[in-house]
Amino acid sequence: MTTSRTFAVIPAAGMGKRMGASINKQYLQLAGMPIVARTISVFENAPCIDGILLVTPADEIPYCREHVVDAYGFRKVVDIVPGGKERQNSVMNGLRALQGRMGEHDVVLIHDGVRPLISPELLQESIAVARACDGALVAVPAKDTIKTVRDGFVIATPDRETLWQAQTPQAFRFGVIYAAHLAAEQEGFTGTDDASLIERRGGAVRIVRGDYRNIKITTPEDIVLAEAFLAGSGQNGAL
Ligand SMILES: Nc1ccn([C@@H]2O[C@H](COP(=O)(O)OP(=O)(O)OP(=O)(O)O)[C@@H](O)[C@H]2O)c(=O)n1
Ligand SMILES: C[C@](O)(CO)[C@H](O)COP(=O)(O)O
Repeated sequence: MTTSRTFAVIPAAGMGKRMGASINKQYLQLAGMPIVARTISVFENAPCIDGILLVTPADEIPYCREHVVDAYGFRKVVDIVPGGKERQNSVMNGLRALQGRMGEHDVVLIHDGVRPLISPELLQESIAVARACDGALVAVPAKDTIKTVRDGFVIATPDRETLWQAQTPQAFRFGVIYAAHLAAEQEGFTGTDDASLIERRGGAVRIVRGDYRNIKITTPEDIVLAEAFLAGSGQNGAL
């Protein structure tokens, strides 16, 4: 019997434009540690994760290797590969780099490099769900009333009971997500998350109820929020 392996692809190849900082946002300090290092540390310390594939802008690979991977001694990071124009392209580069290492039924978790507050429990739950269907999507119920707007006018108010906010990780059997990414690439489809590439092919993606603290660090106030959450959980020190 072959043992099942679980890898994480961490896309961190965005430009962080909405943060407006002088350095790329994943290297900004969050309670004394670069954001992306804090994210990787959750996966590094989780026994359910066998390896990590990191994706960064091509010209940041040496910096990231020295100041993140080597500086914090992340032994599970098997490679750092260059990202692409959109998040989807970056994830696909990561999946391609994992191809030789993973069997069709091994599980891959895809997690934003700038969501450092993910809990180990949600990693485990996502992996278990991904083994049983086509995909596991960590999400939280929408708290606000959401409007559909066109040209400044509301055209619909979708029933809030049906609306969830997608987070990451999103977990899949490798063969399923690789095929979905390949099809999207060939058909010129770009989605804003990985689960949507499975959904458009009729696959079954199951919700894993997430945590409102698992925020994506996007704009400056998110740093303040994330530091408050870390202080509240007693995890505000550097590793
Ligand atoms: N071409 C891209 C774009 C995004 N990402 C990654 O996808 C995650 C979510 O993206 P987002 O927070 O929107 O980051 P940016 O694209 O960097 O932000 P902005 O749109 O403000 O430039 C981040 O970890 C980001 O680094 C990526 O790997 N490759
Ligand atoms: C995948 C994601 O985290 C789900 O919320 C998110 O869509 C990625 O952010 P982006 O700003 O759309 O790149």
